[in-house]
Amino acid sequence: MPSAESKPKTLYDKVFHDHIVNEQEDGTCLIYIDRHLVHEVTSPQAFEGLKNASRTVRRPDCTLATVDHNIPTTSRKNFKNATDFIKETDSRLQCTTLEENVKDFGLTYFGMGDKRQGIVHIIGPEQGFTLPGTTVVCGDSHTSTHGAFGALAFGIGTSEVEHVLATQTLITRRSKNMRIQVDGELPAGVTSKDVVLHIIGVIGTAGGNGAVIEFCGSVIRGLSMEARMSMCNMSIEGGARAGMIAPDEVTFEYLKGRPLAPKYGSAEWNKATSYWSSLKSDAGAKYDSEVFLDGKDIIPTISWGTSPQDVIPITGVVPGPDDFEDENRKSSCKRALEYMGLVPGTPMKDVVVDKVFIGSCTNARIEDLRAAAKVVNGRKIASNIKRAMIVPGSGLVKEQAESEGLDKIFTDAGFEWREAGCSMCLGMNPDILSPKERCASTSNRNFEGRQGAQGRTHLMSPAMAATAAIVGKLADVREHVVASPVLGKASPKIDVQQPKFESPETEDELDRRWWQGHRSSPFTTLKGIAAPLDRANVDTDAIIPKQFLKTIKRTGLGTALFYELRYTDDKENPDFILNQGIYRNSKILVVTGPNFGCGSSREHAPWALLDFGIKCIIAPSFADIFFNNTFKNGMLPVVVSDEVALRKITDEARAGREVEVDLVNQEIKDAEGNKITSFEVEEFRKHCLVNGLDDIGLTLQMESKIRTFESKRTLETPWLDGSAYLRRDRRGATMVEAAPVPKTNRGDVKNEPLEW
Ligand SMILES: CC(C)[C@H](C(=O)O)[C@@H](O)C(=O)O
Ligand code: SF4
Repeated sequence: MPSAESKPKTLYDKVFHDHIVNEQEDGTCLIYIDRHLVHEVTSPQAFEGLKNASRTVRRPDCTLATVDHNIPTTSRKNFKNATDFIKETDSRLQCTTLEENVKDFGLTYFGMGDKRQGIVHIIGPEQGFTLPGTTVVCGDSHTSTHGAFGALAFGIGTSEVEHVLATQTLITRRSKNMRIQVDGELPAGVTSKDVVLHIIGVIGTAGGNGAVIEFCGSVIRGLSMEARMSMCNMSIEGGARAGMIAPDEVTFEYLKGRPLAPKYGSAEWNKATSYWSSLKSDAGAKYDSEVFLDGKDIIPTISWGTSPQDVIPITGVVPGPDDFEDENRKSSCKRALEYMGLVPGTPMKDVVVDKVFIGSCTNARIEDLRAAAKVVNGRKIASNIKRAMIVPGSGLVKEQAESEGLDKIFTDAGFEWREAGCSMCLGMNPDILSPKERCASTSNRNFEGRQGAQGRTHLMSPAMAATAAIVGKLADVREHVVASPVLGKASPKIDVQQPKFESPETEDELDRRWWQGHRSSPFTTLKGIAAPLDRANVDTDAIIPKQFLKTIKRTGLGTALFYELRYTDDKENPDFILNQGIYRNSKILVVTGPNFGCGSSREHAPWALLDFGIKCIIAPSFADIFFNNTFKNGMLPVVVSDEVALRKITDEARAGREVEVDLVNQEIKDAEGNKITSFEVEEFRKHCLVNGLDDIGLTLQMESKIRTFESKRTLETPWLDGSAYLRRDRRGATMVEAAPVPKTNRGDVKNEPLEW
């Protein structure tokens, strides 16, 4: 579908343009979604919403589901079903709820008995489900991974998951274009993970806010698809909506023979590759911002702090607050050093490690395992390493690695060889760090508590993590030194309880009413106590930690809001603002630092705020997915970037006086009704909030436009209608028939678990 307009376009402009179903005057667009990946954490409330409204899934043939976050990574030799296998009650419930939903809605599902099961962002590309020029979404922030194919791929919240399931479209707006060009060549020992960590260090975690990053330049062209995926994966850590790389021969080569890609050599393949080849930014295309880097300046890079922007070359020393000019960065550095147990000036290579985790959607592909095995081969992990885990990204990666003998290299060295899943990347399953344990990790986030309450994460490449395992300290892969430092001590694990209701019926009903109440109650003006929060880059792991994501409901999360900040040893921390007097009843949160809500797409973050009683957040800037998610819950995020105005509002909040947010007139006022400042809000979003409108209902009124788009799509890109095991019978515009998935399971046909 080459674009018709003549103005030079970026890759992003082209893919976005080719998916517009409808565009409103204020720039709000309804775009068609080609590929929807679904996992157990962010989908239960979405399916429940469909059921409550008697809606179906519009395109089961474009939807692929798996379990990844909650599942144990222990051996599945005796696996029969999820119910018996998953010991933790709430994790089990989330997985079995997904299994019921895929059956009820006729979706293709890779369960734990299927070797194609794995982390969503690993299996999509592996199966050829992810294709160039497509729009790809998932209720997961690292959906940006799929942009490596020249797809427009981004994370969405649970309300948007429901919207896509019901309509196969999303309401969105155009993002800005950002170009990051890395030219030259990478020195030996430097990988795409080092490149992306370096980039985030340069642009910061808010650097890409509001933008889609296009990675280009000779270094990028020279990367394999897997290495490109690691980079796009982490574009969300740079605050971007998505990351993209123009498809080329490397892309086509990767796609040849994938089960869901057009058949190699067929007329469809030729048509597809000719369209895909057109997906490059035109000469003269305009970018809103550009960053140019030289590959030769990048050396193996690791994180030292609690944000992915806290990075340093392995040859460096732990920085101190004086190394930063910005006040926000000075204070977050102080806090990060304390949390990480690090002293400024310490050489990074002197930092002793307790655990090593090689896995996650950033780095658990076959090339990652090969790179780690190359370092480990013939060696033993250092005696101070309490645990070193290799968690392949999918059953197929695991199988491939075993066929190459990599598992043996790892186990001989003392590593654990696990089954596929997210594992210790965020520790929703039993794989977690104990408090104060330090981990060399190939994952993507080092937020406080990310891998376990009070756990300390250092992000790095697989080769660097493998080197750390051998050396027992953070180490430079280029040196390969073997040493054996002393053993550390583990601290106790913190157990957290989910709120419980008396009976499931009451729970369902309360949850439904709570949700409907918020989603449909009009937001016109809100007056109340505003709590001041002096922080920058507040991530959604801090707003609501992972242990609370296991609920299949929306209610009851208020008590867990800002859990790590609000409680110490399970007791209220009197220093935290929401534990103090009138602020316990805050309706508004005033954040003084930028980039509120960065990181994960978990809609649990706005649900927790809402359940606490906070309906409006005022901040200098927001991370994109969080910003979107608030609107879907009848909440209002207000951007106040003017420092003077923000200070005035914060002063009112600190004085304990009420603040009024008047959405109708777009003004913030003090308790007496005097205007402090005005603010911007997109017309369509305001309209929906003020009238308490449900997006899905509105989109369904566009049925004929969606059908027209689908007919055009079938004509121009026929390979996007479910192919191979995703093929469905078509009845009108709604694809309803579920086709059984051909069995490629673990061999024992009789005992194979049923996949749909
Ligand atoms: C659980 C999910 C919502 C979350 C995400 O959006 O990224 C998770 O994958 C993460 O990495 O924090
Ligand atoms: S970032 Fe971690 S938790 Fe999130 S999808 Fe990737 S592997 Fe899973």
